[in-house]
Amino acid sequence: MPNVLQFSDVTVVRDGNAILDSVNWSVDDDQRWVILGPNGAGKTTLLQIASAFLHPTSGTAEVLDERLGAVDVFELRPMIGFASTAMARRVPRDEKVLNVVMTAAYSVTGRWNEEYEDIDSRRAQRVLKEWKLDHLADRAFGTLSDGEQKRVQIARSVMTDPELLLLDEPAASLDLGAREELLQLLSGYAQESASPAFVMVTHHVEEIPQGFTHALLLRQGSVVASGPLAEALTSETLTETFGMPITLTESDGRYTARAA
Ligand SMILES: Nc1ncnc2c1ncn2[C@@H]1O[C@H](COP(=O)(O)OP(=O)(O)OP(=O)(O)O)[C@@H](O)[C@H]1O
Repeated sequence: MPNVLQFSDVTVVRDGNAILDSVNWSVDDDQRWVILGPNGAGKTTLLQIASAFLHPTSGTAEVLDERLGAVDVFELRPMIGFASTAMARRVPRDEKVLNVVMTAAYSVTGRWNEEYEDIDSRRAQRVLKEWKLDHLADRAFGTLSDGEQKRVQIARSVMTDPELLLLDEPAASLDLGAREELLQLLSGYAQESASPAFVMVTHHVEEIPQGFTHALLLRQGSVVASGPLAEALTSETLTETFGMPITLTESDGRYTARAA
């Protein structure tokens, strides 16, 4: 299977501290990864490198077969879908939902004077339908509920048909119903063979969609466990990652965790 991410001894140093410390990680195009770890473990920093927005201080990071530092990142970034709360904050509150999705074609967050073609509009409408947002196409982004906004962010991230999809805490702050609705959509998407490689950061094992295949657990910038879910995500690895005794249970591809 083609490789989409290859990190070798990736280290990021800030203020004299290694916030990522010799991370080795490889993602193939048919894999769906969840990244877990305590606050400050380095999860977002890892996604920033995977999205070609940050270069390692040392080590090498290859993204879609291109080595960061030796590639024009402006050519690379349109091939990467990225959804995060930070990105959503840049979307103008009064922008129409259809435009929030369509402007991904130009990697901008508000519609200005770009020339869009019919094919862009049709694709945005199709993506909105896939993520059950077609009835909201004409609404202002700022008037949507948190759950609807999260789905718009994901719809926007898949608009350009990316080869790598990165989601930073897509279910954060959602109520139970909205979370389950989103997980069903993510799970369906994760299990489609045509979907791109998928990496999702979350704080909660309950938010891992069915169909995910791999996990990376980080603690203080270092990898605690990495590999297929059954091996990398266990009570033992969570206990080591969070520094407290944790019991993990799994049922039908969904997980729950609690203090032991
Ligand atoms: N530019 C920076 N300068 C100094 N420290 C930084 C910088 N960026 C990140 N850090 C620190 O690096 C560490 C890792 O940050 P990062 O945001 O990657 O963690 P995270 O695992 O995503 O955390 P959270 O779960 O709280 O979102 C944190 O301690 C953070 O304060």
